[in-house]
Amino acid sequence: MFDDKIFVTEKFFRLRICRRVILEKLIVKGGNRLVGAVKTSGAKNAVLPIIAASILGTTPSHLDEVPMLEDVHTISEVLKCLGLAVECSPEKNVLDIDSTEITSYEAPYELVRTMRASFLVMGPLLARIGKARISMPGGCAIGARPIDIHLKGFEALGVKIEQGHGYIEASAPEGLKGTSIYFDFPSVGATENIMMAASLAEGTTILENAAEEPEIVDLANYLNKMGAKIRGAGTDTIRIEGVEKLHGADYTIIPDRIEAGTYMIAAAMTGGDIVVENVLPEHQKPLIAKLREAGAVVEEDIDKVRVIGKNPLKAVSIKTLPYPGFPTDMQAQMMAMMVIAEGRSKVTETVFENRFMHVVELNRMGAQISTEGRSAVIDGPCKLTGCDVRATDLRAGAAMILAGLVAEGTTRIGDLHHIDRGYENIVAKLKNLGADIERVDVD
Ligand SMILES: CC(=O)N[C@H]1[C@@H](OP(=O)(O)OP(=O)(O)OC[C@H]2O[C@@H](n3ccc(=O)[nH]c3=O)[C@H](O)[C@@H]2O)O[C@H](CO)[C@@H](O)[C@@H]1O
Ligand SMILES: C=C(OP(=O)(O)O)C(=O)O
Repeated sequence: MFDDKIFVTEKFFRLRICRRVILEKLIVKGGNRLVGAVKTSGAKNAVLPIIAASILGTTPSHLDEVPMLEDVHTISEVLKCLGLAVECSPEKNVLDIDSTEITSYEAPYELVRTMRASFLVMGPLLARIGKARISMPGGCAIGARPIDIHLKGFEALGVKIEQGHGYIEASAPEGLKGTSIYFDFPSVGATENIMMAASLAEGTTILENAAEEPEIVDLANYLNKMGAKIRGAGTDTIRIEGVEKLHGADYTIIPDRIEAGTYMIAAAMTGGDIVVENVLPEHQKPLIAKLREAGAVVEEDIDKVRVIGKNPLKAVSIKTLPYPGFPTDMQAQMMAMMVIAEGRSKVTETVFENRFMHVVELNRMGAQISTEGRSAVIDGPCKLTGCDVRATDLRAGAAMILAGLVAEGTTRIGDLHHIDRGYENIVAKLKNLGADIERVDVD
């Protein structure tokens, strides 16, 4: 049995060393049935905006259940660049942020380019000190990912935006003024950025066609604990009454529904029996429905979910949508499952325009997937065989691990920095469930 806490600490510091980057691979030997219990970590997509929101408080914040991930390290570095003190206790999954003083308003290219969520410091900086200079986040493997919806929202609050030399300079010399904003698309990041800015704006802001993801609700709960007045988070209309000042707060991050979902799929694919602990089942509804449709048994409890895999699985089709639709962040993992299911499935990706990089890699392992535009058709069941593959993005990496767990022979997965962005302790967690998986230096 692993001592998880020690492992977390070791891994977190090892990641720092590995920034040099020694070439590492995950070596997965397929065929084991996964059985046992696994605890979900705090949600990456909740903790990142919450860390950014800490900029708004004039006194320190204390965060619990913080997953020790590359992305958490990156956003912490952004805050340090701004002059905040950030102290991390990896063995306790705790982050302490002292936002009493802010000495800079610039988020540099080196950090923003590695993680788009760095752009979430724009709203808090504008609200707290009235200006921000942030490197323009580029696209990434899954799409162009523009920030026009964020910028339109800021402009509506009275922000002046200038772009040049790869940076966005924003200022609000006369302060932020509350208003009504209708988002063209329920963008998660734009909803978060504008909600944070509007918390300290003069007057009331109403966001319509806002994103409804659980991570938005978690951010709103944190902001309210800091003294904000936000109502309606989790619906498409959010009402924010601006206040004069926010203070720091103690807060516990919600469980990561995507990490939990990945282990649920691992149970279904390996014909296993896994209890995924620290889960909010209401956040997993779209996945649970599809797992049941595929023939897996899913038992829901208050804060855990048990998944029992049945062979063979049946083909099911999915269409990704904003919450409460099927999450795009589970699409690659679901596709890996469909490869071994009986029949033809269709996956339609409506959120990102280019989120099928894993198809080529799955096909290298023996899958039969064809794509046309935003749809992929999967003909199963296919016998997967281990080979060298790449984690082309975070969830594609998770899909490779899942495929490796059921493939014949050995799968060697490269480009692990993507997986490190979003899965805390994944090797130890899978080993505890009976997987044959190792992380090795190959150079
Ligand atoms: C750190 C974090 O929480 N990341 C999540 C967040 O990303 P993120 O906040 O970037 O996702 P958005 O909801 O903003 O993006 C969804 C779609 O809207 C487009 N768009 C977005 C903003 C904008 O100004 N203009 C525009 O066109 C994007 O290119 C994309 O096609 O939500 C995504 C959708 O659930 C998830 O996949 C990501 O894991
Ligand atoms: C796409 C993702 O994250 P990000 O928005 O941080 O790239 C993800 O978590 O799958």
